[in-house]
Amino acid sequence: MGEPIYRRVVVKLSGEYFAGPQSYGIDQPTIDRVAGDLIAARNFGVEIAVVVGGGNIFRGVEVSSRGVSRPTGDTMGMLATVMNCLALGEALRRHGQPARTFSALLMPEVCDLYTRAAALETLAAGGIALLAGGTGNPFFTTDTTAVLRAAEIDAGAVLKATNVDGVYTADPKRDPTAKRFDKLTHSEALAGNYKVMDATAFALARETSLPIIVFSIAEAGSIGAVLGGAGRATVVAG
Ligand SMILES: Nc1ncnc2c1ncn2[C@@H]1O[C@H](COP(=O)(O)OP(=O)(O)O)[C@@H](O)[C@H]1O
Ligand SMILES: O=c1ccn([C@@H]2O[C@H](COP(=O)(O)OP(=O)(O)O)[C@@H](O)[C@H]2O)c(=O)[nH]1
Repeated sequence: MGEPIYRRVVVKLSGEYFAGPQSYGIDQPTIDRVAGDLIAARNFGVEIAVVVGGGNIFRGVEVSSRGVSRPTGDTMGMLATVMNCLALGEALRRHGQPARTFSALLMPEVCDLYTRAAALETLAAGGIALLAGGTGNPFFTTDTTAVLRAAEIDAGAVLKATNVDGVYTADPKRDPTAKRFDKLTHSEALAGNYKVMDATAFALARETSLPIIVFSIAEAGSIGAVLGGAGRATVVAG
């Protein structure tokens, strides 16, 4: 591999993917494999901050449909992202990679509070910064968190590592005729209402001129491949 195309990125990992072959919870072999991919990307010379979703444990909207208020359901979702980050942090350290978990919600016995300065310090020291607890506010998503944090820490791009290999004209899991984009602009992504990411995330990325690269995490080594400028992905930029 040559030079990485970005020097600092935020990787958004699908919470749902953390469940592995199960439909719920944390699958250790899956986390170990993702940790290996992140370490390879770090060793490629890229500063890595990670935002993990929580969909493998709780999604606020789903819980609220069962009678819990949306803000409480969203808080449960944010706590789920903390659990995922703790599991990923352990896996990274077990593989010899320094990593520190920061939360947007104050929980001093569990992990540090997120501040831009502390996250940047971890990156400068060669560590991977795990950004847990979403934005700390209900009604947002971890996709929006990833864009927000990327803008805050001057990252070159958001790498959305998910369970599809790019942005399609329609949900490829429902519509087998959907066509995949190699690239599109933020405005086109918003106009198309493509549900691979929420509109708030696309709008903030447009506002802050941040490229979003959407690719499948199921391919081992896909994070490094994208950082090398190769790999199957859709680039949302411009
Ligand atoms: N136009 C589209 N292009 C690609 N994926 C789409 C599209 N519309 C809906 N999806 C769905 O979006 C999902 C990825 O978004 P999301 O559920 O937020 O995943 P994550 O767990 O990575 O946050 C995919 O599983 C895919 O089926
Ligand atoms: O800033 C945030 C980020 C996340 N969440 C909650 O946390 C859940 C898990 O995040 P997300 O759905 O983005 O995870 P993923 O789809 O990546 O698994 C969401 O459903 C929300 O309920 C929230 O309330 N505010």
